[in-house]
Amino acid sequence: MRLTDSVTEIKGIGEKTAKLMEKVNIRTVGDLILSYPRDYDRYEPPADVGTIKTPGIYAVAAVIPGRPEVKLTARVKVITANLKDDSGILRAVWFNMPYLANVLKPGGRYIFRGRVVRNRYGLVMEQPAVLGFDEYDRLLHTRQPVYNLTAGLTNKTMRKAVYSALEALPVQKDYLPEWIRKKEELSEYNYAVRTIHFPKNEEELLFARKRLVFDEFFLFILCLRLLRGSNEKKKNGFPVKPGREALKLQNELPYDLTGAQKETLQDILKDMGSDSLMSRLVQGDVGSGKTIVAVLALLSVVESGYQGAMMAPTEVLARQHYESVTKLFSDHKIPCRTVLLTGSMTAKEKRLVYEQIAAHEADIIIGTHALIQDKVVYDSLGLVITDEQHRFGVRQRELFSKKGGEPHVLVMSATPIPRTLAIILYGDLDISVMDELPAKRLPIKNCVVGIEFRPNAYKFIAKEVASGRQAYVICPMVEESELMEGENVVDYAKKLRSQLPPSIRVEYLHGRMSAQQKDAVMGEFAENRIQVLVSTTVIEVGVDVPNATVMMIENAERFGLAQLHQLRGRVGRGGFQSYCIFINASEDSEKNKRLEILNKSNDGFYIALEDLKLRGPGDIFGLRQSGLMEFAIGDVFTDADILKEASEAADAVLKEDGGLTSEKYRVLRERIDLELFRRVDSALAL
Ligand SMILES: Nc1ncnc2c1ncn2[C@@H]1O[C@H](COP(=O)(O)OP(=O)(O)OP(=O)(O)O)[C@@H](O)[C@H]1O
Repeated sequence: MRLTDSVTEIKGIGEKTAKLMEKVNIRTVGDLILSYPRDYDRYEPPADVGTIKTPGIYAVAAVIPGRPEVKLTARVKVITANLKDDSGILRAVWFNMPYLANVLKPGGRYIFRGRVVRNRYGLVMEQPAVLGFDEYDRLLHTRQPVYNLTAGLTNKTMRKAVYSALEALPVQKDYLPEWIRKKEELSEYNYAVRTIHFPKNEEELLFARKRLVFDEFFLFILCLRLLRGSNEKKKNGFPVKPGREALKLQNELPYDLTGAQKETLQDILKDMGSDSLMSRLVQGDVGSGKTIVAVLALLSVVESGYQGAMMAPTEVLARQHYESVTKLFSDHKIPCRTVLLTGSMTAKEKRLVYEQIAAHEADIIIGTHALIQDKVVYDSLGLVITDEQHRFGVRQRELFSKKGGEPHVLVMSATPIPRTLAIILYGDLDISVMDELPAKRLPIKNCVVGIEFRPNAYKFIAKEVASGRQAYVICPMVEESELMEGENVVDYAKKLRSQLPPSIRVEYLHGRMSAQQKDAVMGEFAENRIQVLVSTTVIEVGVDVPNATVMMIENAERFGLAQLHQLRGRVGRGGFQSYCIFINASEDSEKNKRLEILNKSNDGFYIALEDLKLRGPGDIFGLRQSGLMEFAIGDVFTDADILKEASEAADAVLKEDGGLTSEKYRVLRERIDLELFRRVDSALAL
């Protein structure tokens, strides 16, 4: 078996399972092996039902007294049953597992193991695994991997598949130079991969993990340095002068740019006017006003006779940018032709835009990844603005070069990370930091409360809406089932409608809606035709509706602090006093402590540092900082030390052999090429 083989080569994996795996981005045996567990389950002896008083993961040995109840809702099949032992009864619920109705025999005794949550029925065990007594005995006290799943793909299937694949794969050559392994005290590669999936104990797990985290950072940094090498001193084919219209617009804005905005704009214009191409990162906290800086830069590019493109991570954002930019230009009578290009547009609409772009009848092109598809041919693209998730835009520049010349690249990031780490992670870019919020902003008022506060929160939302404002309510995605994500938000919106005055329009937004549906809802919310928006975290990045003043986050304890900070950043963007209500549904005081950090501060850099202190390097499976660079296993915050070591090691290797061309580094070079291919490929696949 080879890493590049399809997963169907693995014993027991058929087409159907392969399709499901594809949904979690697993196509080859290599993908599967590199899908590290996101957590580990420890199997404890079953608890007495009567002793379960708080949410958490439990196993119980219980009887099903009667026939399980099967209910069909519009989208899911729900099975409920009572789990009974001598000490009490616990309700269990399964979604979309119809065959269980036949497995669970009335009067049968099993072990049920799963997450107990508190909902409107009280404590309920959700989606428990049903196990035989012998089976459970074998698992007792072991650590079992928990994988990322999708509806229909069970953890058991994943575990078995990984196990079979590891058995069948030949030993791989370790690409990490021996001296680095010795110096950093890292384990051997094959051992590390096997152990990360099936650790015997905590100590082994940590040892294996360190090696894999190191690898991930080391390879990433080497890629960056090698790219940087090829980007350096590239001749500027698009010299840009500060534009008159751009200056006029800046002067006519209803506000003054902050000092940080001005400095950043100067950095950008200086770069684009210099002899070499720009590769710059703008790092600015939520709401620091990155968009207007981007627009002013684009305008100068257009005035110098070129085109500019702005690539947003989602369709909703692309449309939002497009609408605000066109409005801005028409309000200020700026003759700049702006077009929108997204994947969900019809073929006919797209074709028209392609023609406009090719004929240079479009000056600024705003869109999603559709902007770099083969069919798009630019006349003279001078600047590409992209966000940090697509930072390999620097690499994608090469794709543009085939289309008529390499553009300047500006990467926008709202992730606050300490400068020392930024220099390592963004080593291929020059950095401008926007660490200043517009002056007239009122700081957001925060509170962390329990679920009993909900009625008050709803009253508060009603009051704010009565005075003309709007609100967001965020529900977390429900793990393990994509289907339920929508369901949850839909149910919540229904419930909220019944609790708020009928004059308030409540709508919802979730990831499974089509781009058109999402756009329609966002558009109506932006125009205040919807007052309360119930949403999953699809709303997280960049949405800008300054009239919204309340952000209420349900199950705030389930989110990472950086993500909560981003969510909170959706309010407090206009001149009105804004509020953020964090609902903590857990009874865990540690979680309260984390949320208190947000309660105390609105400063992203401070929050990131405090979060790091509180979690400490031991807390490896804590909540990950979402959206940050998408490392599979490493966490740039908690693994900051490993990151620094990896950076030093990468420097040392490159000092010895700048192009990694010697025989000694052949295996490493092959691995790097694969990595470069993978990253660019996945950035393009979005
Ligand atoms: N100097 C300024 N003074 C007052 N308001 C400003 C200033 N600069 C930008 N704004 C306004 O602040 C709001 C937030 O700006 P913007 O959307 O650019 O934030 P951002 O930095 O992109 O944040 P996020 O990362 O959260 O999307 C916008 O409504 C914008 O019009």
